[in-house]
Amino acid sequence: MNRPFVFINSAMSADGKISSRDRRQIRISGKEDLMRVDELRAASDAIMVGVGTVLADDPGLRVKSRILREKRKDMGQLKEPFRIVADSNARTPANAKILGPGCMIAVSYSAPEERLDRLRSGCEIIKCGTEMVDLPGLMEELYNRGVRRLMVEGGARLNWSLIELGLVDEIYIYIGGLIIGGERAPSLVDGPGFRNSFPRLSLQSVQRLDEGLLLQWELH
Ligand SMILES: NC(=O)c1ccc[n+]([C@@H]2O[C@H](COP(=O)([O-])OP(=O)(O)OC[C@H]3O[C@@H](n4cnc5c(N)ncnc54)[C@H](O)[C@@H]3O)[C@@H](O)[C@H]2O)c1
Ligand SMILES: Nc1nc(=O)c(N)c(NC[C@H](O)[C@H](O)[C@H](O)COP(=O)(O)O)[nH]1
Repeated sequence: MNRPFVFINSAMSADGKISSRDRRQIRISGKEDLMRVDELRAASDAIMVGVGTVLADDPGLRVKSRILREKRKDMGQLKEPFRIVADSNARTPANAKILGPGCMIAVSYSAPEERLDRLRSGCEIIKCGTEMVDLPGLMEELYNRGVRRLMVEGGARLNWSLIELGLVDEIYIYIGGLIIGGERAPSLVDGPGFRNSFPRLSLQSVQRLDEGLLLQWELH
């Protein structure tokens, strides 16, 4: 199967949480880390999140720095990275910031048509999977549309599915100097969890950034 190179970028607290017990977005990254995230976006063909992240954070997912946008153009990439939501039941709100030219919402065939109609003017709809988005199928579709480097910005359940399916090549984890706590607060990877065999990572780099640490891991 052809698929893009896939990497996850996430910020977590010192205790491994990516947001609070009520799924509220917490500023974990400092300025330097946010600039690094913008650089990773600018170097990607597409950026993907799960709909849980859209509902909790309403991210825009655009390249923020004008200099980076211009650098992309100089390198022949005329468009900004695609913005993609994995959204099995089409729950993305019609006023979500992610919508607009370059946005694709991946839904399953069971997504209600009336919800799709509300979204159609703001994005392209890709249907794959019966109940949930078929992620391997989506990867192939994105590859066919020219996506070679896909950045995933969470959340916890999408990270789980992609890792469980063996679709992730690299993970950047920024560990910030705070503790969030809470059994129910999302962690870097949620879902049911692995039982017997656990994906192994090899450490590629370690860097001190702001008041925290950036780790770059490769998956085997
Ligand atoms: N700190 C960070 O770097 C960071 C980054 C992103 C999100 N977050 C936080 O993560 C939380 C959201 O995470 P989450 O786990 O609730 O939602 P999520 O963003 O992982 O989205 C999950 C949803 O994606 C959809 N989906 C479609 N196909 C899927 C598939 N095959 N497998 C899994 N999901 C699929 C489903 O509708 C599912 O409900 C929010 O609280 C947000 O603030 C933090
Ligand atoms: N890198 C990072 N550091 C954080 O401290 C934090 N809370 C997030 N959270 C990820 C989340 O989904 C954000 O909402 C999008 O990164 C916002 O994207 P925009 O700025 O709207 O483009 N991400």
